[in-house]
Amino acid sequence: MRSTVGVVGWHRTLRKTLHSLSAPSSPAFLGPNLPDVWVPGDHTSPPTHFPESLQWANGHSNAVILEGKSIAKQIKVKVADEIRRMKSGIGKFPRLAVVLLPQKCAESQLLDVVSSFNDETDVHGIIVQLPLPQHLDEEKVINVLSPEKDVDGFHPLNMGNLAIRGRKPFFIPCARRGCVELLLRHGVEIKGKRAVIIGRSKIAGLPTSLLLQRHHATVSMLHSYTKNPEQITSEADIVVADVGIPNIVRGNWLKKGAVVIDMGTNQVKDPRDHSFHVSGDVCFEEAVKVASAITPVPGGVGPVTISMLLSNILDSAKRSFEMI
Ligand SMILES: NC(=O)C1=CN([C@@H]2O[C@H](COP(=O)(O)OP(=O)(O)OC[C@H]3O[C@@H](n4cnc5c(N)ncnc54)[C@H](OP(=O)(O)O)[C@@H]3O)[C@@H](O)[C@H]2O)C=CC1
Ligand SMILES: Nc1nc(=O)c2c([nH]1)NC[C@@H]1CN(c3ccc(C(=O)N[C@@H](CCC(=O)O)C(=O)O)cc3)C=[N+]21
Repeated sequence: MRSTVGVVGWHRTLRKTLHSLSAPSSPAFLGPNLPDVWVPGDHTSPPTHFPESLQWANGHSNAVILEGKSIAKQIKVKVADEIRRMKSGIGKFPRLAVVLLPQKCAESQLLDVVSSFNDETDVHGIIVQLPLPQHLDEEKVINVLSPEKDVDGFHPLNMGNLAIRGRKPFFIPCARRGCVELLLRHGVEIKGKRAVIIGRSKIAGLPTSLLLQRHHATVSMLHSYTKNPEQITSEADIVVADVGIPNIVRGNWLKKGAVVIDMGTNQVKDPRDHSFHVSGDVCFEEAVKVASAITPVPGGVGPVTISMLLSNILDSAKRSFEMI
């Protein structure tokens, strides 16, 4: 069950990323996306209004495609550079523990493994692959994680500090940082904008809403009891889909010119050959005709999420080595 890098699903991408962390040098590294703790004017991830990565959709649309791969690459280059400097400066480097679980794993065994990683001083980040097998209590496992190694940002202390203005969590959930990073780097203003998040789960919609509020958006959250969701989304400047239902967000749910962030990573089976492909929560073909900017799936938030995980691990190591 103990593993530094796993081999299933998104971990395959993560593993590839971890192995590719040797890159040319670059300027200082990104800080966390929390304006309340930034020094004014010190936006370490400034909006780059027309980055090289910017692409325009073809056909009947002027929407900007908020592409994530090249942003992820830029972030990884910075992480790699910092790690190299850390290695040559103090001879140390960040270490991540990834816990993957057999279906029949006993809860006590899992809690013991997490606790032992908490105690290992040369492990700086721990992630436990979610969702857990059904017989395991997610809350218990997250509670036992050291908040200082919780690079997912799911521990209640980190989530609570994200919710409270003026406080600073040790970590912000990676996909949520990824969402904001994409917006900022593509020059999308968040402050004062009306944002609607669809989904309110504790690992997805909730932290997205908290982070967008920290960026001074006016946030509404929709969930399975929301009546007429399309009425609410059609007033939003920014729509974030965090549901887990392919194509739930249709073109007619959106205001003309809205910015659409698709956080969905749904595995969809192709009935023809039974292969799987990843699909978002947004009906891209419809939404791209209405939106001013939209993330694709794959290639949008996903890759940035992984680079944000690397950033969180690096931050944790720096804290442990008293470099920040
Ligand atoms: N990119 C990344 O790194 C990550 C991506 N994800 C993706 O985010 C998505 C959501 O995952 P997760 O939060 O774990 O899923 P959950 O099933 O835990 O939560 C789904 C949320 O969507 C809401 N919902 C369900 N049906 C509707 C509906 N018809 N209308 C409006 N809201 C609805 C639910 O409401 P209610 O609260 O009432 O039940 C709930 O809040 C998935 O696609 C997942 O793959 C998740 C984590 C990381
Ligand atoms: N403790 C824990 N933390 C997580 O952050 C976590 C987790 N468990 N369990 C699973 C979900 C899902 N998730 C993804 C991250 C990146 C991509 C990603 O990079 N996707 C690529 C596509 C990859 C493909 O094609 O399969 C993309 O969107 O371009 C996908 C999914 C993190 N999760």
